[in-house]
Amino acid sequence: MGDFYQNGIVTTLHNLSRRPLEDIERELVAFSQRRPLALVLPCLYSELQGEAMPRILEHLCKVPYLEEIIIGLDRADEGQYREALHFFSALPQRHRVLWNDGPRLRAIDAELKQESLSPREPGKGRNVWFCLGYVLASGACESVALHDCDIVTYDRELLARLIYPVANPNFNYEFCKGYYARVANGKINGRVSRLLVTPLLRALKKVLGHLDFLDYLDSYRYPLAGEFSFRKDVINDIRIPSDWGLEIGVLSEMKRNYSTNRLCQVDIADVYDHKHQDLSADNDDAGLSKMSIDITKALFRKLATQGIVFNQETFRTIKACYFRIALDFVETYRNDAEINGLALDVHHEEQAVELFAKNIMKAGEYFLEHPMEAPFIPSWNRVISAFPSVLTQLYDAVDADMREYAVL
Ligand SMILES: O=C(O)[C@H](O)COP(=O)(O)O
Repeated sequence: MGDFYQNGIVTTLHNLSRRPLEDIERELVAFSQRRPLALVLPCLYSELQGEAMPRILEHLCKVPYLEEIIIGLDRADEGQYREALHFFSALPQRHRVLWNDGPRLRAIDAELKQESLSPREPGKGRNVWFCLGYVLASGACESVALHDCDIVTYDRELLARLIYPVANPNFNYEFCKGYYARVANGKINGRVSRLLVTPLLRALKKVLGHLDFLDYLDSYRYPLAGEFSFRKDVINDIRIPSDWGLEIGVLSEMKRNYSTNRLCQVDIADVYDHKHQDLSADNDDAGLSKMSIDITKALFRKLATQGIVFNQETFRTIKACYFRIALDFVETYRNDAEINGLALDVHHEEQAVELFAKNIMKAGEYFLEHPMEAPFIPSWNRVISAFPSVLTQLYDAVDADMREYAVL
């Protein structure tokens, strides 16, 4: 059991009592009468064959309070889409599988492209964006949870705790972010979160001085968690990055759109493990290397929108400051691992820090060289204003796909 410390600007909802799941679910069933609940799953076809997704499906089949499950399926051809429909047909809840690469959704995408309103890059951000559009189109639910599809330690308690803060009608939260200890198999994981995001935020505070925005981001215990929940109206007015900047982008948009007492974070799991990507130190376009560049770019861009002026010298100072702070964190985590009898490879940790330091410079250079580039996907508000029938088209296209390709 953890402590009850409130460490930052947003409320933290802890796990203080190990409340039985059945108890929470009973409440959620009652809440769902007033606020129908949905789940969004951004998913790659390849994940259906991994070890996580079959387990997730098994757990979801037992969830008694969901009105609708919306699955965004990426990188699937026709046969794979059919297979996915078959896979998800086990769900007892109403569910819809968005075939993002199928001809119908591609046609909608092409139409949006004419007005430069479609996501430019493929990726999780794009997938999530289409799913959120579907939530609006369906209009069936009031509150929505979203989680990754590579969680190998999945338990349906994670979903119950994640959605609770936006499901309970007595609470006033618009948005809730999940957090957990990413510790598994005797190891402390979460390299980008621990070794890039937190030390970089601390370095930015030192170099740029006090900024509410930085304190705000720093108060999330796991800013990169792919698990969050929100009220439906949040969707209309967010501009999210299509790349790995998605999580930081969503947090930034919440701060811009809401007062911080409408935002919270919740402890969703004692253990959490997922598919680990390679560091990919030699390839800016892969693995944690790409992730660190995308995240850092998203941070710089958001800071620029707050009036911060960057130049080469600022980036050099940020990098130097980051490097020192990150190395101190390696020591902190080594000790935390040791007292807990966990493993932590100091050499690998420092290799990651060296790569992230380089990537901070790369992200900075990229930012300076591409002043007009912003990989943010337009808000649904804007898209609807340009294409008033887009939600109906999306809704009908998904229905038509499911009818045409379902294996009956
Ligand atoms: O959250 C993170 O830091 C990244 O997703 C990397 O996680 P990992 O080190 O657990 O693979």
